[in-house]
Amino acid sequence: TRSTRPQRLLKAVRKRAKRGDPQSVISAIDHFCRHSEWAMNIGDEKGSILDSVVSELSPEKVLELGTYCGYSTVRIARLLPPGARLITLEFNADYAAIAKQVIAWAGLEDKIQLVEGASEDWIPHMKEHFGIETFDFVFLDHWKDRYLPDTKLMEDCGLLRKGTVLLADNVICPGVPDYLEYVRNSLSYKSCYFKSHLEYTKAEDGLEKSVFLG
Ligand SMILES: Oc1cc(-c2ccc(F)cc2)cc2nccnc12
Ligand SMILES: [Mg+2]
Repeated sequence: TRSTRPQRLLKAVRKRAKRGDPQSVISAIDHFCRHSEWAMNIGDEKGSILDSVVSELSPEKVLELGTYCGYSTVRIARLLPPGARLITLEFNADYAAIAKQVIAWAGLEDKIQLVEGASEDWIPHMKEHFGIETFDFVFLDHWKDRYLPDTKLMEDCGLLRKGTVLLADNVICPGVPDYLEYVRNSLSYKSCYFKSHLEYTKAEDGLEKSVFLG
């Protein structure tokens, strides 16, 4: 039977990237998405903004909502200080299976815990299952109708602390109007918008960075 796009993306990683070299994995996926098939990775343009936010923060505890094929997982993990940990949640089992192999090819499995399941089912159990008190950095890149409820759930579960940074992908395309309205008007957040483009296209998209004020 016909392969899936994530399977073809993984094949391109194995063909073009060097094992243990995260940058070559990132470049191989960007090459695949520009020259073979578009895929919903954050991409190189928005990815550079993600890199600068992560590098400036040097977070110890990171949560990623929405793994897909692991592109942003690798982008973030390659910049983390030794001992830092990234937990990434993926609802789709097929995506999770590919992401696991992409992460392994990059040699970053020691920094990353890939968890399969629904974000709303796992967020209330972060403390007991992973020994996490609070997160330093959260990257939201899953289904757009989950951004706001999951953010409120993280607040209610005490997973955010004064200074925790939330970075949200796709705030223009496909768009998350309810989430934007919330973080931009809530007294509990200081929010700013990084204008960019939808991965591998000329369409407008951007990232919203929101600092939790406690
Ligand atoms: O970065 C993204 C882009 C898109 C997407 C799909 C189709 C379009 F036409 C435009 C944009 C969907 C996404 N879903 C989840 C996480 N990230 C996504
Ligand atoms: Mg996205």
